[in-house]
Amino acid sequence: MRPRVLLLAGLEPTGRAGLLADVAAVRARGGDAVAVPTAQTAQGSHTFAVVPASPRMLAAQVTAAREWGPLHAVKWGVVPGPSQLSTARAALKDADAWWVVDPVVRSSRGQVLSRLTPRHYLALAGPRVLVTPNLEEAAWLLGQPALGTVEDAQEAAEALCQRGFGAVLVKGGHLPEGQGLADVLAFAGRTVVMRGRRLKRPPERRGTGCRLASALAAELGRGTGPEAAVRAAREHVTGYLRTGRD
Ligand SMILES: Cc1ncc(COP(=O)(O)O)c(N)n1
Repeated sequence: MRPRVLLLAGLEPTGRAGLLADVAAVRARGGDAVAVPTAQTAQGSHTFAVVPASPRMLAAQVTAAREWGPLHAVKWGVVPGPSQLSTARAALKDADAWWVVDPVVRSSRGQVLSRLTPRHYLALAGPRVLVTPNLEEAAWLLGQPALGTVEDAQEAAEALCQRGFGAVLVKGGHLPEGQGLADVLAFAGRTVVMRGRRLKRPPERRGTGCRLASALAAELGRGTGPEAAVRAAREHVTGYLRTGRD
């Protein structure tokens, strides 16, 4: 089965991150991508700009895509503000799909991409919603101080499940040296710690969070369970970090 995956994300024209990275990951996982830009961005070495998408166009693009067939999964990347969020949500009403929510409000260089607050993300919670915060985003969502250990990540993942997410993947890529590297998946009352080796990341290989969430959406859309979907998506990102290709 070829999953049809809606990608709601910011357009970054070089494809290092954002919508074009998402499309590459979904196609590499054997899915069909429906790419709807929530914002236009420019992210160079000295240049930075974000312009939110018109909510009317966003609604029309999601509605038009649904007229051609079902969506099996939706990946939420950058959503620049509350009006894009509520419009996309309304256009997805009654869609029978997993949602993968990447709560990305800043680029890895610290530039602000979104005005959404934890309250907006917590309002997206539901039994078929998998949220993929890194350690900093998990602390931000929960209103907690910084998380520094695998145990902190486990507690945060469980706490976010308590808030109504069907599954939570706390990405431990930024754990301090010495803590090793571990992602923590909590779902259905279980918590799974997935350890890994830290890979050197060439600076141009960005968008790992985008690719992880998009590969995950493709897998969930095909009917793979959360744990196997996360393992496949982690392998996808490892391959990307090693080779620079999806
Ligand atoms: C449009 C868009 N989406 C997501 C990211 C995060 O990616 P990164 O963490 O590599 O900066 C980004 N920089 N731009």
